[in-house]
Amino acid sequence: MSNLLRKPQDVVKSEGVTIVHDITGERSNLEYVGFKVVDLEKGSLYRGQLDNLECCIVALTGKVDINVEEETFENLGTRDSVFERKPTDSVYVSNDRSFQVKAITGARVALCYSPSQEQLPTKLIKADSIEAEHRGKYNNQRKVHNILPDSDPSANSLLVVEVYTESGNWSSYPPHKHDQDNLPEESFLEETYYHEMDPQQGFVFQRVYTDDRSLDETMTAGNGDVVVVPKGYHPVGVPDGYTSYYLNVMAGPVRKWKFNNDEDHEWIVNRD
Ligand SMILES: O=C(O)C[C@@H](O)[C@H](O)C(=O)CO
Repeated sequence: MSNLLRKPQDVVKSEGVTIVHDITGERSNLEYVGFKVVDLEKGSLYRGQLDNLECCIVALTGKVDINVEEETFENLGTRDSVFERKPTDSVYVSNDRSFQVKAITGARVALCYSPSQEQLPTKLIKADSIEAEHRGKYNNQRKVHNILPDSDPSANSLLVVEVYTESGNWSSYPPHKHDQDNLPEESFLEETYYHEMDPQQGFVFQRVYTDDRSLDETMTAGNGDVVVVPKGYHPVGVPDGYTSYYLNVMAGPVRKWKFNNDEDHEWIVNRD
């Protein structure tokens, strides 16, 4: 299996707490992005200590209370399934802080990490502050929730976004890349994709490739899989009959999302 495609690990950490994915440190092969998915049974507690990392906690499904040292944010989370297609609540936590996530109902949270030195305020990102953005046309349509975009200065490195792609459509398309630390032309951002499908037996195809094709892998991602994108173009194709959801985490040396499309496919965006 590709090293870029990560299947759910489902490691029980403590009573009621299951680590579905842990793509951090040596497990990630990435320098700037770390990612975890944690399942919590009702009443269970996950504790995190951030040293030189910042973290965006996304309440993917279910209801949680999140405590960050002296602050507590109660009753976060807006949906039982990501396919309710509505934004959810998140909390940004800066480096050198500790946090706790307590499950009020059964819940799944995403923990999105990046290295960070300069401490910033903790920030509650409420669902109702996120406007759905519609992108693309024809079979290239998708709906985007910008959770932590580069226009929001709340984080040092992290960018977080969730994307819905309906049946038979393509997203992260035409293929684009952001793997050169060469602003203003392009930024270097590593990226992870956490995928879900509706219905769950669905799948998507994701290709990760560079111009010189020294990296060129096409993967079949299933419900709950993560695809790691260290560099290169990374389009996603969704088969007929299935809806795709993914959560992207991006980070790099400069917190700017400046991408370039694959020139061969640039015409896709220029259609009338
Ligand atoms: O617009 C999309 O299709 C989503 C992508 O931009 C996705 O968030 C990504 O690839 C970011 O680099």
